[in-house]
Amino acid sequence: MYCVREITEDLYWVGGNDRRLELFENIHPIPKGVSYNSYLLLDKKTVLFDTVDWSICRQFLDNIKGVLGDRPLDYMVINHMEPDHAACIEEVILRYPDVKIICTDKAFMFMNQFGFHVGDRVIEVKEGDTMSFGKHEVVFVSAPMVHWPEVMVTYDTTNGVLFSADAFGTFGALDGKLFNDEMDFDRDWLDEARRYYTNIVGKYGPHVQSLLKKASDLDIKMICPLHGPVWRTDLEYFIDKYDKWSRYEPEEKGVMIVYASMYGNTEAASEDLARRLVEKGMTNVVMYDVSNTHVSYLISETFKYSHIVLAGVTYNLNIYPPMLNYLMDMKSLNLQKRTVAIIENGSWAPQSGKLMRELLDEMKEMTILDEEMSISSAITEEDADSMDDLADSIIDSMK
Ligand SMILES: Cc1cc2nc3c(=O)[nH]c(=O)nc-3n(C[C@H](O)[C@H](O)[C@H](O)COP(=O)(O)O)c2cc1C
Repeated sequence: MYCVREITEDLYWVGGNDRRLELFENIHPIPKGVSYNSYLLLDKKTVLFDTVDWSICRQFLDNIKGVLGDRPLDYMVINHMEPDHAACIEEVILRYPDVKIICTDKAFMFMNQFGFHVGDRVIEVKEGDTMSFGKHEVVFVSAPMVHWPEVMVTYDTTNGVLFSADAFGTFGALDGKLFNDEMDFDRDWLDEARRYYTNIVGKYGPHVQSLLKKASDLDIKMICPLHGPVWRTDLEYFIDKYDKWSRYEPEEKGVMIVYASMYGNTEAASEDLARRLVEKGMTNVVMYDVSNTHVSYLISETFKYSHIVLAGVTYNLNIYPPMLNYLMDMKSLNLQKRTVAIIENGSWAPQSGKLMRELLDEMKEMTILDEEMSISSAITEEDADSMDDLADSIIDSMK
């Protein structure tokens, strides 16, 4: 049984949802599932835009058949070769052996590397190439490293639809709703969209910026990404989020406190700081225990807030391992432009403050506040002034 949605005249969503997968890329938890989007255009020629993950291949093939009926499939545009989108290429070829594949030279190279047997049906395209399918004419726009190097996006000049590959994607299954105006995106989807962007594409901010620049020359009326909702209203809202995230600009003035604590003393110090911040008027404070929050959530929140407090114990003369993992992830995702305050803890040779500072120094445009707390095992009444000074210096740095 097929299950599709009509997007606009001649264009259908033929993707599907996976609510069984626990870890996206075998790393990131996806408690709300994920959608794999594929689109089918019925013009004089029939054109499929990308395929889907292997897990939903059967539904996908039913969907294609349901929309095509007895028509052949003439073209398959492969914007992105990552297996969660490209896995079903060979299955499509098996059913529609005359199909031609349109993709970049690098995508073709990846097809060979992944062992796909695509024969001589590939038409290589590059930046600015166009192709007409009848009524619809498309232009191909390269988008290298908007996740992978082979990526392109395809813009339909006839109806203003942008097939944006992983750009503008989000985690989350679609629950029957496909369009952004069928849901409360800000309430129900934004956090997962941010978590998707920051963890999956976050490292490549400059590349996203260059795609946004190219996109600003196009009259985009609809965005069809490979995951999550299709955008047909309020496009500026989401483009603005992407612009902020890819420039590493925080979305909100606020303080995110991330603490690493075994016995609760560093946690107590963090609670004390949070209380002082709120009492001094900074109420936009969130706290996370680094040991029980998956790092993908920490990264997402770090992209959101302007100020970060790292409060961590010393562990075998090093940074506590989950805190180290978070900091390494932050660094590898190219996070920058944040103000950071440090609280260290140790019972005999506290080191975590110095080591966290060294790691932060390796990141770009990070402001580390001079005011730093060093706790010997637990805070006492004597630490009240220092804690207050730390809260003051965080608030001062927000002005
Ligand atoms: C395995 C282990 C290794 C530790 N290594 C150090 C260390 O190298 N230097 C130090 O000063 N304290 C070290 N500590 C002590 C803790 O950092 C210290 O007791 C801290 O106050 C605990 O804070 P918490 O109550 O927030 O867990 C270690 C503790 C454990 C369990």
